Amino acid sequence: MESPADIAALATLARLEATIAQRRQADPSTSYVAKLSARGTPKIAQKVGEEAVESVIAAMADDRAGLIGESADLLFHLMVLWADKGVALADVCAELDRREGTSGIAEKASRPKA
Ligand SMILES: N=c1c2ncn([C@@H]3O[C@H](COP(=O)(O)OP(=O)(O)OP(=O)(O)O)[C@@H](O)[C@H]3O)c2ncn1[C@@H]1O[C@H](COP(=O)(O)O)[C@@H](O)[C@H]1O
Repeated sequence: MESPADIAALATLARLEATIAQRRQADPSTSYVAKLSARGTPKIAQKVGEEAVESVIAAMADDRAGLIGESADLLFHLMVLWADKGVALADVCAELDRREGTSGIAEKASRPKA
């Protein structure tokens, strides 16, 4: 059973997804989403990589506030990348649901040997 905080967090992601979809069509001179989207998949993907590295650096520095800020940047840019590639938040949640209850250790052990 999800807590009210869990429901609010999911609603935040759903609202951001809708905002990104809407802002992709906006004027790139007034919208970062539109400007970044117009630069194409390689630039969006580069930003995701940069924000992931910045998140790791903040974690390794024990910088909790930095980790929260960089994680927000990472999630935002990842969601811009999903929009660019036609992936929905629900698609990613469905994949997480599919994995629920399967230990990562057991899953890895069940992979066919190369
Ligand atoms: N959550 C965010 C968000 N997080 C970070 N950013 C922007 O992401 C950018 C990242 O900064 P960087 O210095 O890394 O990027 P940069 O200098 O443009 O990149 P480079 O070309 O130098 O690589 C900054 O401009 C941040 O303001 C965001 N921009 C927008 N949103 C959300 O998207 C909505 C729509 O935004 P617009 O499309 O700008 O209206 C906003 O209302 C917010 O809800």
